[in-house]
Amino acid sequence: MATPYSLFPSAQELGMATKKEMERSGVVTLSLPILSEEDPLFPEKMRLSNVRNLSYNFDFPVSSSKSGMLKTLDQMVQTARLLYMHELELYFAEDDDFGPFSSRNELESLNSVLNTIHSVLATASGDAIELLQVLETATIGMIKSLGMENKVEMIAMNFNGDAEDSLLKWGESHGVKTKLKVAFFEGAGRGTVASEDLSIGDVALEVPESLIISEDLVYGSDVFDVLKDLDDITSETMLLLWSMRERYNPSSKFRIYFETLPEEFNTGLRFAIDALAVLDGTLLFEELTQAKEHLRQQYDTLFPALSMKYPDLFKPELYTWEKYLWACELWYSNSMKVVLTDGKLKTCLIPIAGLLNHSLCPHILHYGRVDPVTKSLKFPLSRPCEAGEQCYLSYGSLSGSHLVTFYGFLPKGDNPYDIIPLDFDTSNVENDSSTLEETSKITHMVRGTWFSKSDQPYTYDLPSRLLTHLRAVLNCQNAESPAEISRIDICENDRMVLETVLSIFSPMLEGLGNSDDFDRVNASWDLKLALGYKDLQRRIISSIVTSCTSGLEMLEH
Ligand SMILES: C[S@@+](CC[C@H](N)C(=O)[O-])C[C@H]1O[C@@H](n2cnc3c(N)ncnc32)[C@H](O)[C@@H]1O
Repeated sequence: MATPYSLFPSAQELGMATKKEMERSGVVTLSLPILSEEDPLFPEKMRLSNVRNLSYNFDFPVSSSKSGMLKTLDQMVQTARLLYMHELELYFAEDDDFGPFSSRNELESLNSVLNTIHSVLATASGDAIELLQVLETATIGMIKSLGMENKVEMIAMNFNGDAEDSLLKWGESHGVKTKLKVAFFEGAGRGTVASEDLSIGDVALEVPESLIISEDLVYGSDVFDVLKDLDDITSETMLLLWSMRERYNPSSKFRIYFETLPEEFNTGLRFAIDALAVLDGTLLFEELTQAKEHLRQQYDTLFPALSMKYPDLFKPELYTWEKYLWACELWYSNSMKVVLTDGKLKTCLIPIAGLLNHSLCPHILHYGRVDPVTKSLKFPLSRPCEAGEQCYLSYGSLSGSHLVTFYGFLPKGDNPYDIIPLDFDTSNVENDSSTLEETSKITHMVRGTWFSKSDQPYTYDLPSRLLTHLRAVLNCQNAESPAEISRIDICENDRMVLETVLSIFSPMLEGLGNSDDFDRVNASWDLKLALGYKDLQRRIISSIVTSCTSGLEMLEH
């Protein structure tokens, strides 16, 4: 699961690392770390921090009223949101929008605030304890509300979980500790539910490093002797080939794990012709065909050559294209990027953890690093999970098209990472303003305008960075300072901007056609998914077309 091991320090690390909190006479100070210049997004985050006048140290007088404390706590959360913003969130963040920006960002921010409170509480005394407890309760309350607002219920179904029970028993006999049970959910296959009420910080699952499947296993195997001499082969491809053989190895240490994997993965890489036909003209169509072609080419460079040269190691019946595709789907949909105790970030398969499903508002966000003391990978909760509730993981900040291609599903709820990239060629534009120079360096994009929260006039629910860029591109006056431009010029400039955006999205919307006339209930899984994706695209694009059209009407008047 892609979740790429986070670029940011974990909330836990952050709470500890910034333990500069002071308890002066009658005032408790909580500090968040200042923006790091190491952060690739530093310049833009710094700009926003200045525009919003954000603080990094927060004074809480012990004598202050509860509402006064909560007001300062709110300012602290606003700063934390900026610290944890991802590139996409930053692109869409408007100067007057203080958040929330996404469930992921909100969970990261609230957890970092909670950790800061906890680290001060650990050494606090007297009135400070009471104050910190008020802040703790309020922060936990905000985390709980976030979970309630974003609750995703899946329908649990009866299933024979004997194989999964054996997997759990095998895991436990090898040191796995878990507070999760396996269940089966309509449309998602297996998933995990909490076997008891779990609170923030509780570890839902702990897997010893010795059960993690990583490239280290390849280095000790006989296939490595052959593969190491091949040109241009990555450690990830070696691991893929190793896992294809291990899947059928009766004496494998991971036999139970491989036996409990699905026989088939329903990812976008397996879309049949009718599902692909539905997607014709969409970006997903391109993504799917390119990904599949790339995998086929990779397979053809390796096979049948390897099987012919080393038939005992690469048995032809185990290395068919079909089985290769299955292994690719396994690694795409089940692997996690983890830092092992050797300090290296590796793509791994993690038995039992691979049963966790994804949510836009997950319970588990941080699982990127093996604990060097316990030599185990822990999955702690960033929000509570009640007994019997499905416990979700975050696979990362992924778009619907990526999830369809490599995982075979679209998450429920509004996905803030569903964006449409825009590529403008400004090489022929006769305007050398500094604004244009700056905005040309940014990758521009749009998303559903329902995410927009800006109250400012002339924003049309479109990202202000995109508007600034297009205004500069289309600014016939070539004026550097807004004071030089008359109101009529501004309206004319905006009219051209909106018409340009419309000229991109209206044909796209027409290309998607009206709602497709299919018997959705009886459609195959891939057709249903393709239609779901197309509905989503239609919804995003029509929101942009509607915003531009109303913007043009407003300018007209
Ligand atoms: C790591 S596995 C999770 C366990 C999986 N459900 C199983 O039965 O093996 C990832 C796969 O689970 C399914 N999945 C995960 N999250 C989902 C969600 N929110 N909705 C639907 N399917 C989901 C997708 O098929 C995805 O490729």
